Amino acid sequence: MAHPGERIPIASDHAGFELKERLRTVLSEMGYSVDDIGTHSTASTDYPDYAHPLSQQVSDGAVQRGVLLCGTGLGMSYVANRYPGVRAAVSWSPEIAALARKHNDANVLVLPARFVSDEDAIAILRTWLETPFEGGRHQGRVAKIEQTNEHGDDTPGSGA
Ligand SMILES: O=C[C@H](O)[C@H](O)[C@H](O)COP(=O)(O)O
Repeated sequence: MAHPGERIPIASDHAGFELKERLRTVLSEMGYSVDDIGTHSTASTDYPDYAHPLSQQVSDGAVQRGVLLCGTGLGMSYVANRYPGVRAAVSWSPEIAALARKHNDANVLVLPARFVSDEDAIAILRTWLETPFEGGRHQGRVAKIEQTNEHGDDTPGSGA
């Protein structure tokens, strides 16, 4: 699963900034070409400003996958999962990250920076990068995520 030279965008808000800096180095050392979308300091900022551009790249197919960080991981995941084709998984352990790949084919890793140690975050990142999607029974389930509802509308609940 590791693709040396693959471009991987990474982005955080202020809460994830310091961990992002650490993971940027880890990714570079692993041979990835890291695209740092920001933020670039611990000054307070708004997570959607960073989640939107990264998620757009994954949704467009410009990149295969990306990494987001904020305090809980929740705000970043809310934004990312609004984009077609984006499956963003908040992961707080290597086991969750492995299942997010094996069962859900997660293409965005979201880290809750205020709730994981640097060492755990590195282990989570490595697991997510290196674990393949299992396919099989999970293939159809993942495909159903993007399915339209009975109203022919792709926004679940709308039109009801
Ligand atoms: O989901 C949102 C994130 O956890 C943010 O990182 C968090 O809300 C930032 O909080 P604060 O502005 O209090 O640093």
